[in-house]
Amino acid sequence: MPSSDRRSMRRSLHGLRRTAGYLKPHLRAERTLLFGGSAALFAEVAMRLLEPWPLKFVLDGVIAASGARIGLDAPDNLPMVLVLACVALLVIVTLRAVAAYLMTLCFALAGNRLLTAMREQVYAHLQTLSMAFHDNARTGDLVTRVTSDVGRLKEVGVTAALPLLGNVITMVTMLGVVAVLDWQLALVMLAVLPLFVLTGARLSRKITGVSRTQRKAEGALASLAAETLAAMRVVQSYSLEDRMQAAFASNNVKTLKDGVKAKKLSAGLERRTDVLVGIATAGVLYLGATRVLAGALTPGELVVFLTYLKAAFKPMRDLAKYTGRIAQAAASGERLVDLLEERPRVVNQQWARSARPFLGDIQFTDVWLSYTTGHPVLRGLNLRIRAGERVAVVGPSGAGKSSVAMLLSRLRDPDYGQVRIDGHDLRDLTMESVRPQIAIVLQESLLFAMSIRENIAHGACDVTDEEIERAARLAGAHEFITALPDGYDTVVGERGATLSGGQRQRIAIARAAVRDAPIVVLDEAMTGLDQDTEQEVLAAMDRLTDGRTTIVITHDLAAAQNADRVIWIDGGLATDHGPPSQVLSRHAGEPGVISGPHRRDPREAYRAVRR
Ligand SMILES: Nc1ncnc2c1ncn2[C@@H]1O[C@H](COP(=O)(O)OP(=O)(O)OP(=O)(O)O)[C@@H](O)[C@H]1O
Repeated sequence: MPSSDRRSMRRSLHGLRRTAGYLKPHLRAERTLLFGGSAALFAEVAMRLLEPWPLKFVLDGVIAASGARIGLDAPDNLPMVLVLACVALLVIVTLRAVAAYLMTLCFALAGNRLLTAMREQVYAHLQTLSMAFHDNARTGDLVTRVTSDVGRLKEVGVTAALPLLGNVITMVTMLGVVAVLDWQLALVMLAVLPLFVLTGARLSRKITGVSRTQRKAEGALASLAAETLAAMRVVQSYSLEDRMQAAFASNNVKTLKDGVKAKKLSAGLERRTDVLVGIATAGVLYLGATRVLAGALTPGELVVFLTYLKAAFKPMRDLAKYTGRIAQAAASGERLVDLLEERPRVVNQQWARSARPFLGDIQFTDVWLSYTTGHPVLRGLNLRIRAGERVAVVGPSGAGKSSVAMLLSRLRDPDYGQVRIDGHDLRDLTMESVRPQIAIVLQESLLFAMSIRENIAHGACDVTDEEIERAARLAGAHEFITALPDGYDTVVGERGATLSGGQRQRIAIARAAVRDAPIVVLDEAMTGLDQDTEQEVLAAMDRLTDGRTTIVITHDLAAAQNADRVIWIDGGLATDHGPPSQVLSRHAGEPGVISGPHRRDPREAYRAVRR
């Protein structure tokens, strides 16, 4: 047995155990349904046990009895036994059907509710994870985990694990009944069991290995598809279709190959099981028939045994069918648990308290930050921005300007040093009380595929229609919004794709405006706009930031010149600050500022980006 198969099996079992640990609290919540389902399961097993017995009574009490009296009148009570046996069979079959129906219903309902709760838990957890996690995660992969991994767990739980459990209980009870009636026949049945276990275990491990690989490949395939679809504009404009298609096809073929391999293995296991069941049946038939002839057993009892034999070994056959699916579920469960065990890096400290409304005095003291261990991006940054001040943060690309905004919203915590607002270290305040007091407009303003009204309303809690309109007017967006066929109810494309860059930006400004936050951060919010739009957006931003502490992160001289002060950041340090004209003239010609006519020259803009 290759050790990789064994490892796969062990990992699957371990994965199922870890998943079960997370499911436990949800299982407790569904205990009524699970209890009902289990009761129905036992009732169904009991009916399965009873099912062959009417046949036995007919064989022994009617057919055998009448056969012994060929040519004679049948005794009067024979039809009565026959009628009773038929009625009993009908009752048993009906009860079994009802029990099976209730069992499926209870387990399916519990399974659905359980995994819906788990899906919510995973999604909620994803939202608590810090940017440190999300920056390195693949969106497609995360989506696959929340949707199809949870779905698979649910499907397999309801359609494979529970029936398998029912079948195992049936097998044990049937073997018990057979042992009570005739221990020699029970021994024959048991004799083939080790053979089942040996072949079953070996092939199950192989199937587990292949199924895990298949699940992984499916995850990678979904990630690739999600990434390509999200970046369709880049794919088409750079003619990357063929390359993407080739990458997709190679992953797709891999999942196909693994799928076929898993199917082959489980079909092989099923057929081997059939042969073993055949051997056991022949053995029981031979020994049973000799015992019937010897008068130790009735023909009816032999029929009961043979029926049991078939039913008792069903779990073995099902094991082949379900092994692959259970292994995939284990892999899915592991992927979910891995996610749930991911701890957010930025958390509310135990002592954190709710922040009062900020005045907006910002201070960074000896702040160090690294995204990769050993490579600090901010190296002891010190800066002070007074309440109500408008500061432009300028400097070369990669100097750490956006990292300042990241720290201010507590999307990350510094490795060392303090970030204070109004004298309070942000780590002493709860995130929920800090973040609503900071409004951010980014260069790439992402909108959600919802109505414009909802997109603006996302800026704050409980926003009225009047406030939305006021914010849109402030952002200079009201006119174009009302000119749209559905006005504020116009649903925008994913990421706001159906709007122009300037329109998206003005909605983002409106979103920031409804927040009515004392601190506003504009991170390259003007980049990529044409001159006319830029003037409008610039005016909107002036209105947005009026009277608030404002940090304008920019390469743009025009935006920097409007500031009260410019802070020059280079190599993770604030190396210069002062009035815009002085600072900008000291750094004229250095990378980091795109000024005057050059700003409109695409080659210069390109060079600035390259720098
Ligand atoms: N999520 C991340 N993971 C790893 N490195 C990162 C991450 N975000 C930023 N960096 C690195 O940190 C450095 C500073 O990035 P930051 O975005 O703060 O610079 P910036 O001054 O705003 O640059 P630009 O002007 O080009 O926007 C860069 O070298 C960047 O590569």
